[in-house]
Amino acid sequence: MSSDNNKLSLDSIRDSLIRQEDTIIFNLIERIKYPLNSTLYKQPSSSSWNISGSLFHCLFQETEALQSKVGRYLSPEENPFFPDNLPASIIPPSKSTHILHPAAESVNVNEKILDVYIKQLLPLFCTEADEEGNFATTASCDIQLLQALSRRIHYGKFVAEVKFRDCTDQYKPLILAKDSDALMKLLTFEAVEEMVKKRVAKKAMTFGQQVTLNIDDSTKEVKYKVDPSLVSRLYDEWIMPLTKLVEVEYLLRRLD
Ligand SMILES: O=C(O)C(=O)C[C@]1(C(=O)O)C=C[C@@H](O)C=C1
Repeated sequence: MSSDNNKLSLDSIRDSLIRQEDTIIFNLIERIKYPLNSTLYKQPSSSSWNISGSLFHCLFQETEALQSKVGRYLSPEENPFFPDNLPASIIPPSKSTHILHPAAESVNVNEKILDVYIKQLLPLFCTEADEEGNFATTASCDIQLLQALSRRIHYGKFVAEVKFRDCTDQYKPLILAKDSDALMKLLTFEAVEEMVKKRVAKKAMTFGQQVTLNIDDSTKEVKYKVDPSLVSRLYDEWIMPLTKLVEVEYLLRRLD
């Protein structure tokens, strides 16, 4: 994100959302190389694992703590999943100008993202099995994917800021009236959403192809690494609705 406020436009923000689709789809392909590995996300039954929550929870929290020390959460684009007791950054904050309203910091839907991810998305995309030898690798794929999803969804704050600046007269009365439904309607562009769904399915086909040097490839049935229709559904049912939720939550605080 450019720190130059003058360059902020809906087109430039949408360009960033388009680029982030690549990251999400590649990370998804990486994660689903492994089976569900559901043991990772459960409270350990064996007391020989000296941890309080699930193995995944423990690894994710430790990763965030380490990343916080090197300044990850100084960026307005990054939102922690475990914000309580995060260690301070050893790197001072940069002097870049602030694009978002200060209330942006209080908008964080990561708890919802994590819940949906573990309960709905993983079972939808992964085969049901446990591969104990791959628990740590699986968890690091999860963390990469969750952080990419979170960044994309919380980008809704920037989208909302631009929309507010472009159409302040339309947004202001709805914010003052705390009318979430009307805000949701005003910020929704159905034609854009349709394009997003089609584009991500096409990207899933392109990025998820088996690339070989065989000349007779064209006669073979194409098998994708991730089902393109599921990627489209991921955007339709989870990513875009959560982005819009962030937009509404941000706008409701925009005049505080
Ligand atoms: O592009 C926008 O205007 C957005 O608000 C982003 C987004 C999305 O999540 O992709 C969300 C809501 C709109 O209906 C269209 C697209």
